[in-house]
Amino acid sequence: MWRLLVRSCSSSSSRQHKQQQQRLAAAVGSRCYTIGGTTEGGSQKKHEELQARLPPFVPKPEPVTIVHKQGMELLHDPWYNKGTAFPHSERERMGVRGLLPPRTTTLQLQEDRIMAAYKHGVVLVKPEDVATGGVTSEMARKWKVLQDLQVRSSSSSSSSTSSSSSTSTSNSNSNSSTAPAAATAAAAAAAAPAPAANRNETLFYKLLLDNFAEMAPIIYTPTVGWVCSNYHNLYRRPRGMFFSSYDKDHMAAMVYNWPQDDVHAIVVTDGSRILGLGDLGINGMGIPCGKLDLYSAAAGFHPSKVLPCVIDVGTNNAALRADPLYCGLDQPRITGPAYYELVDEFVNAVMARWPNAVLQFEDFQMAHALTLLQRYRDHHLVFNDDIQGTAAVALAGLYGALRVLGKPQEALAEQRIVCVGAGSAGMGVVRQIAAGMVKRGGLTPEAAASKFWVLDAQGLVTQYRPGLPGYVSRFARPTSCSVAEEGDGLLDVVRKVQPTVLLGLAGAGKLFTTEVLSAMGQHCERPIIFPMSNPTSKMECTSQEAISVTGGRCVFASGSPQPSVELDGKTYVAGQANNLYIFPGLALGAHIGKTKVVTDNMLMAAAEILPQLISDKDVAAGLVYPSLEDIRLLSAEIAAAVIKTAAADGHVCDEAAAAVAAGHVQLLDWVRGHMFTPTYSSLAYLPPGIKE
Ligand SMILES: NC(=O)c1ccc[n+]([C@@H]2O[C@H](COP(=O)([O-])OP(=O)(O)OC[C@H]3O[C@@H](n4cnc5c(N)ncnc54)[C@H](O)[C@@H]3O)[C@@H](O)[C@H]2O)c1
Ligand SMILES: O=C(O)C[C@H](O)C(=O)O
Ligand SMILES: [Mg+2]
Repeated sequence: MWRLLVRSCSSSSSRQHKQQQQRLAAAVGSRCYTIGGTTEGGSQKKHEELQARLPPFVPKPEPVTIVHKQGMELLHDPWYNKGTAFPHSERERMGVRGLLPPRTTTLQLQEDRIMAAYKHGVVLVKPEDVATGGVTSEMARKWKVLQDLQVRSSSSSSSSTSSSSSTSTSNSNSNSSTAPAAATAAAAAAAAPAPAANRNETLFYKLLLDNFAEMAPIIYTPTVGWVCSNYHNLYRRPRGMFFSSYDKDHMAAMVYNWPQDDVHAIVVTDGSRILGLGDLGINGMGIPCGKLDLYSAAAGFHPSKVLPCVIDVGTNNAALRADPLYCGLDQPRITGPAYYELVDEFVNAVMARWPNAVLQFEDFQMAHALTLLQRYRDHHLVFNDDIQGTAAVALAGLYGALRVLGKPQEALAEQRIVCVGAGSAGMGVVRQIAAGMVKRGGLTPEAAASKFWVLDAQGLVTQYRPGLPGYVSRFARPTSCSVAEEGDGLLDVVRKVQPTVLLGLAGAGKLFTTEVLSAMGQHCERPIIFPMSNPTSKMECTSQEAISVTGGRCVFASGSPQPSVELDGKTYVAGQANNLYIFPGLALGAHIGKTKVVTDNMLMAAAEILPQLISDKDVAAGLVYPSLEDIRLLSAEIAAAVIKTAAADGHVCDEAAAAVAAGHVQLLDWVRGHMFTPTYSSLAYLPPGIKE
């Protein structure tokens, strides 16, 4: 029941005023009371009658809690924190705008989320998760154990080691062993965040660094795909910054709600193409988080100086939007100029506050990915990992495969390459390999383009295809080509073209069928087969399928990790053709070299150095990439190669130029000197008011 109090400011008895009063009274019905003057013919008596009709005043002060903290400090106070239930006006007042997902929920919905976990176990991996992500209950359990350790740095401290002094590890799952039971136990643990005392980032990164090959699949691909699909159920506390169309015209100010003045790396997604899982909206936040965990573990970016971001422009995923636990905006995706205005505002806001940060674009759908890259790459330290990081890792993998086959890099120009997938990743890869053919194999750009057959969802792409974008048309087969025709399916193309290399970047699952693999093995003694789509369930084939169908003759690497294969008493290893090899070192080189832009030459340098780092033993075993156990060394070498190339092009700061001039060993030392190492240092207490 509400009341509208209309203050009448004159005692005019004019007809106009009377009509106005009548209209108003009719509009609000019996809830209208007139005070503050006398109505027409009004009297003290009428006023008293009116007063008598009013219910008695009951003192009922609205409860207000006085808080002496704002921003991240408030969110980390378990007593005052309301999480996503902070209404928007209060987010503004309390300095937490952008530190929470945009959709405001209620205490009841928060309770429902916890009750669902309490009763059914949200961490339990459902059969459909295994189908869509290739993630098992055991992987989810391990993810939970590591999650319990990690706390997103919100401190503005610039200390070089973690501020935590706790050495205790998570105990929530330590005695869980079998998969389903363990997942249920993990679900129960997920009902509440681990106590702060159990959180220890130094320990988290030490574990990750010491066990990188074992744990990368848990904090990154493929488990991160499952985390994104279930982000709305798993959500407990925010990590990173959330920008949305609701924040238009506020971004430049709200970046100051992030308490770290010195950010070195930002990874941003708009959630529109998360791995091969499609549009996951704000749930895509898991990807920037996973990528930045790798920035810290693999390249030594300090964990308090990295910032995961999501730009929520809505989602076209109707099921997610309808889910009451979904934390993003309930609207279809914004497109067109309004979309670019929002992303421009984001880029300007973060680059104004943190001008030295590398900005990595991740998992944007093709419709926007290339346009955004071209829009910013000459102005800021920006790269698109899916287009450029993937391109570099694919070329590196082919050079690695040539090493396995005992051939020089020049032999790249002799390959016939079929690439399935003509999106941001596929076309970036094709373009980079063609550049390698020109640089190492001495081909003209046109001759290099003639070495490729590109397929998309409509089959082989030829010049017949109307409306081809420029980045595809260069690699579309000429219409005079009689070998394979427009729209041909993969099996036909493989049979007709007899490629030596088969790349999968379609995100559409099992496209490398037994027939396709067997055709690859028939015409080619050692076919190179890279199913690069992610996560595991979207890969074009498994290691088992490729190696067994080709009788162990193929040179294999896949986007998501795959097990070794036993065949006729011999073990065949599987490499991981994933941009994780490239982006940490590339970003480190760009950041510490202060290169201002990320050039094609820098990417080529990363692609060329990686295969040189494979040990002879690993080459003999058939591996096309170096061991992930040495990831810090690999990232340092990539950073050094990137800096050297940028220096030759005149793009580095004086300090980096001096390190380059000093020689490779000194440069490597200089690079390593910038890496965070997870160790404890002595803590000193300074009482408030005492300056350092
Ligand atoms: N291994 C890595 O490092 C790495 C890096 C980036 C992307 N990827 C993976 O590559 C995949 C594609 O990513 P993207 O950014 O290029 O996506 P995208 O949406 O931009 O492009 C997908 C392309 O695949 C084509 N396609 C879809 N279904 C097909 C089918 N049945 N047959 C043939 N072509 C088909 C589409 O027409 C499109 O050209 C994803 O699974 C992603 O996870 C892997
Ligand atoms: O995230 C990955 O594992 C690689 C790549 O960026 C992808 O989008 O699949
Ligand atoms: Mg990606």
